[in-house]
Amino acid sequence: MTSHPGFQTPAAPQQNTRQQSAEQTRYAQPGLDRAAHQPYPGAHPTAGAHQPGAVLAAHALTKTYGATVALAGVSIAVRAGEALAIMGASGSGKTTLLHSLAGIITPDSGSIELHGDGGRREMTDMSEAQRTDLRRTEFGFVFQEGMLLPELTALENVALAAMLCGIERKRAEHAAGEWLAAMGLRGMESRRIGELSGGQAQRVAIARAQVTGARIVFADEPTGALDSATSSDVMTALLAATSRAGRSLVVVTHDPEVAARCDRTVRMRDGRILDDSAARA
Ligand SMILES: Nc1ncnc2c1ncn2[C@@H]1O[C@H](COP(=O)(O)OP(=O)(O)OP(=O)(O)O)[C@@H](O)[C@H]1O
Repeated sequence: MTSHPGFQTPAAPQQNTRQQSAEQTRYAQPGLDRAAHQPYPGAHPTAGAHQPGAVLAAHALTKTYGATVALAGVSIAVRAGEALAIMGASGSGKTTLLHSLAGIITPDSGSIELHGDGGRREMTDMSEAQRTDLRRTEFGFVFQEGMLLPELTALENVALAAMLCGIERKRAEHAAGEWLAAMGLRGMESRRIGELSGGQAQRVAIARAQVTGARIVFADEPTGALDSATSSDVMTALLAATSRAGRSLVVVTHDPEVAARCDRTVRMRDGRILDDSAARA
């Protein structure tokens, strides 16, 4: 059911071929091209634009705030279907990099190429309106606090994202209901966000990030406020909705267990990429 190019509902569960736990199977998003999920084959730590298979390729990004250098020349390619963790000490530039890749902020210099059906598009050349449109239709976001609207129900929060993409209310609500069910939240559709646990609210946020058919999901400390069992559950849901379904996930985290669940980890220090696990693969 697609009148909007990016609009999707989750497919029905099917047998999962990977070694996955019962929780992972519970959140599986089958019907989508799991074959598209490939481990990153290897890249230089400063690998930038023109990477084959890259959905997003940043080259030589810099960003300063007054005397603070947040990004000191970062190049990185995000491949289709990979789960990429960004780690590093507080202040090392993780969120600045995530926000740059997601078009939330514009770097001072450098390029960010978005690859897709529309060919190659340079994000740093886009107008604010174009980047807003991109964030709404092609990207999804999951943040630590969920950033959900407390006065709306779970269903309304997810449906709203689809409606902002131009989907008519009934279809948006139908898709929202399916995504909430896929996230294990059937029966909780009409609860307001305050009536959900932290882990349940994060799963609403994941459903919201996916209802528009986002091909790249950006998550900033999505498990930061959760205990370790709930954190693991939310990561399972997040991976099932993204990289395990052929979409890309870029996640900023301090939690080594979250990073260990991803395909690849880059470590930052002082606005630079210090280490890229793909380079050691
Ligand atoms: N809007 C801003 N104004 C001024 N300085 C900023 C701004 N945003 C980030 N910085 C500074 O840029 C540097 C990198 O910040 P960033 O938030 O990217 O780090 P981080 O690695 O995500 O940190 P944390 O793990 O604490 O969230 C820090 O020194 C920070 O204080």
